[in-house]
Amino acid sequence: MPEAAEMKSAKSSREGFPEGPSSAFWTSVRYARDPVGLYRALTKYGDGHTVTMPLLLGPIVGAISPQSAKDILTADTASLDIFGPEALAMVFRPRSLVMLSGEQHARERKLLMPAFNRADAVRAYAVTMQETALQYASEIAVGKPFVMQKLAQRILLQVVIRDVFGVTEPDEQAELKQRVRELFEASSPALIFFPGLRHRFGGIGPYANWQRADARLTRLIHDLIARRRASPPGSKVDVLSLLLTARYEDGSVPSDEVVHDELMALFFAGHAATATTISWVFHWLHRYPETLAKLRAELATLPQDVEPTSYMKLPYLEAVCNETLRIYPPVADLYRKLRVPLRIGSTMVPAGTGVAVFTTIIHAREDLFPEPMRFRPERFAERSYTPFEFLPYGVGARRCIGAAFAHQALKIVVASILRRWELGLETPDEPAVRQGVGVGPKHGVRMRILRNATEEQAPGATGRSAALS
Ligand code: HEM
Repeated sequence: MPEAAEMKSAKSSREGFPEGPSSAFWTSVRYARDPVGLYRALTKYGDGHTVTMPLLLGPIVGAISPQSAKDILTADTASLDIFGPEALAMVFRPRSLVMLSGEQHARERKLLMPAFNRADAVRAYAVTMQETALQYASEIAVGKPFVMQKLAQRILLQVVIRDVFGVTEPDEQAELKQRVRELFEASSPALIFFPGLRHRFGGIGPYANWQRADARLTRLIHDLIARRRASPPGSKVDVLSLLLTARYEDGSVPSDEVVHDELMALFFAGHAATATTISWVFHWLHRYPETLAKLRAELATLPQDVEPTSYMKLPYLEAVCNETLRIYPPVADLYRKLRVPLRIGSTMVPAGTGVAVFTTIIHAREDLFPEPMRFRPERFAERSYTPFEFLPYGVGARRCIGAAFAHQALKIVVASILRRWELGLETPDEPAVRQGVGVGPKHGVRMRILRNATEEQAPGATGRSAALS
């Protein structure tokens, strides 16, 4: 195996790197347009540990086996940097844990963790999730087509505004949603992936628009933080309130800037991935009626007025959510940059190289998941998987901090809707396509409510499905 220095000089020619497609240009185009097709193509390079994905940014050595995933995800955190900070900077702020590494990153995680683990907080979040799912789904007229992904996005946005920001007053919620929407609309993929385009052009270009939207949302969040700090500490359990009372290990208090940056990270890291997964769950369940029937039978074992946290204990619901996260993990791959050389599988990868864990490829390995494109939740009952074989939320120091929150939302939203309504699928074929930085269903999963399964009209069934179509 060549020494690190030799490998470094070979970097641009890819000499010494594992096999992979030859054209950086076409691989980059395919990555942007058809990531799932690209992952399938990469699998042909081997039953080995790693494969090289040539990109315009330089080659990425990617893990396609659980062992190499382990090599990357359990490497000393001091040896790994975040990948592509210039691109991430459009979405995540500099003091948020997403942008930090090493000691600083660990310090921020410790500060945030209790807001997701406290039992009273978890129960409060569960109630919001159920109430919001039922309220928003009941606004859809029976018989009218709607897009499940849009419904799930509305539900998750409201859940995050209540559970993460702790905003309960409707006017304030509406303003926050408006500001967030403006920022989303101003964040074009071109600006994210090509930092060179970020010019103000006298205040009229897309970047200037983005800066204005960003400044408006930042002001609103700082205002929220100031008012929350000024109000007496009460019994409120939401991520912001818990963060304001949290302390670092040395007893110091997180600044307003840190709180702002963390809130933005939690907001942008999570709700789209969760909403996408919910829409896939509905797609798969309605493609495979026997799976749906089995899940309905399991849900029927619980009384109608059950506490929403009870859904967390249902094994088939757990298997359905896991199988959904397996086939198209919404965070399709995980990236790092090496500060020092690292052995990944049988490859010694030099410092400065980008490395990746291709979750989608690992989740489609025949040896782990026979007939990988078949939706079969039963596989999770038949055997157990190590954290490096099934890793939709990542593993190790950077594992998704919102994983429990997201998994709870998946189960509660799916179970609450299924117990109240019977639905039908409008578009049986739903190719997985690039959506932002993740992968999602091309048509957003078009469905129709067939009837109210409890036979009583849900409150406020007024037919506002146009907003979701
Ligand atoms: C189904 C839904 C979700 C999936 C599949 C998912 C997946 C992931 C994955 C794979 C990572 C690890 C990234 C890496 O190793 O580079 C991650 C990180 C993260 N996720 Fe999630 N996520 C979901 C929902 C959420 C939610 C709801 C939140 C917040 C409320 C959230 C907040 C975060 C944050 C802040 C990080 C960065 C952690 C760090 O760098 O230490 N995620 N997520």
